[in-house]
Amino acid sequence: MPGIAAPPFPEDVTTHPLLVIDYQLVKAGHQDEIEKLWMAATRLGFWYLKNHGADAEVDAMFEMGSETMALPLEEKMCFEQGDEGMSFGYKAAGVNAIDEKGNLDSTEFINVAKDDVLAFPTVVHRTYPSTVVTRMNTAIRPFVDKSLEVNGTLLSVLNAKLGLPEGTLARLHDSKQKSGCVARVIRSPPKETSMDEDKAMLSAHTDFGSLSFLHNHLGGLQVLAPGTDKWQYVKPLPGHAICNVGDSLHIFSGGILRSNMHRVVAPPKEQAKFERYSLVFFTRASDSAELRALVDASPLIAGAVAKTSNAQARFWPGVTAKEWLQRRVRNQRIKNFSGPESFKTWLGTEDYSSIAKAGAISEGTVAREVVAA
Ligand SMILES: O=C(O)CCC(=O)C(=O)O
Ligand SMILES: [Fe+2]
Repeated sequence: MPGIAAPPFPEDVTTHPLLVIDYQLVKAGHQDEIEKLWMAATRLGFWYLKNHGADAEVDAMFEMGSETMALPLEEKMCFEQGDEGMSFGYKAAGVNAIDEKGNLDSTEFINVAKDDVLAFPTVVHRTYPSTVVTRMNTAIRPFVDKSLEVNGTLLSVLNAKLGLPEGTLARLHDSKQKSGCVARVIRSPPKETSMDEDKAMLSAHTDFGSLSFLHNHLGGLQVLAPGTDKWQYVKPLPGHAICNVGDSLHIFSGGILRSNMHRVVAPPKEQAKFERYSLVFFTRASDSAELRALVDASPLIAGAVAKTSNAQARFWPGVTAKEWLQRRVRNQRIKNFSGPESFKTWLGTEDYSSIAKAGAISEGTVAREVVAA
C-alpha cells in the first residue's frame, strides 16, 4: 500500500488536534456524539471519523490509484480534464496555479465521477483509463456507495441540528441527480527535503462542495485554524478518516458550518522522501441546486445570516452548485491565469485575509469580492 514503508509522523512536529467522532455512535443517534460532531463542524469544520467501516474499500482505491498513476503519462493525458472547468478525469501535475504569482501545483489526480460510477457501463460525463474501468465494479463502486452512505448520514444529522425540515439537505444532495460528487486519488512526488514547506503541492483552498471524506497515510495536509496565521499539520491516524465541510454546506447553512482553509505541502521530515497518496470522496450538491442560505427553511440559519455582515455577497452568490464548481476548477488552471486579478476569480468562501497574513497571497486578495464567474 502507498506510504506504508515510510517512517511514522515525527513526534516533534506541531500538529493541529481534531475532535474524534465515532461514526457508529452518530449513526445510532447518540446525542453526546452528535454534539461533538456539531462542535467540530461549526468551529473548525474538520474532524477525524473512526468506525466508518470503509477500510477495505479505501485499500482497494489506493491500489487503483497507484496503478493509474503508474500508467505512461501519454496514456493518462488522453483523459486529462482540460481547461474548461471539467472536474472529472486525470489532472496532471503543474496545470494549476497555487498562488497569485502563478507558481504551479505538483499533485496529480484521478477523479472519477459518482454519476459515471453509478451508471457504469453507461457513460454520463466521460471515459477513464483502463485501470479505472477494470475496477469500476470491484473497487470504485463499493467505495462510492460507502462514502455516499457515510456522508449522507452526517448530512442528515447536520440537517436536524440546523433546524431544517427533515430531508432538506438529502434532497439537495440526491445521488440520483447529476452532480459534481467525485472519488479522487491524489499522488504527490517524493521530495529530497521538506524544508520548502511554504511551497504548497496543493494550493490553499476551501473544498468546493459539501462534505469531504479523506484518507491519507503520510502527513502533508495542513489547516489554517480560525484566529491563527500559522499553518499546522493534521496528523494522519490509522483507520481514521479526516472529514471536512466545504463551500456549499457553508453557504446553505448561512455560515454556521465552517468551510476551513487547508492545503497540502511536503510531508514532514523523513516522510518527505516518500511519494504521498491520498483519497477523497467529495459529496457535492446536485448540479441544479442553487447556492443560497436556507433562511426560509430554518430560523437558526435566518438568525445567523441576520447577524452576518455582507450576507448577500457571502450567501447568495447567484450560481448553481455546478457553476460554482466549474468556476473554481477552470479558473485555477494555469492556462486561464493572467496575474493576481485572475487568481482571485477561482477563490471560494473562506476568509482569505487570514491566509494573506500567513503569507500565501497578498492582503488585497479577499474571497468576499468573488461572487460569480
Ligand atoms: O491530500 C490531502 O490530504 C488533502 C487533499 C485535499 O484537500 C483536496 O483534494 O481537496
Ligand atoms: Fe481539500
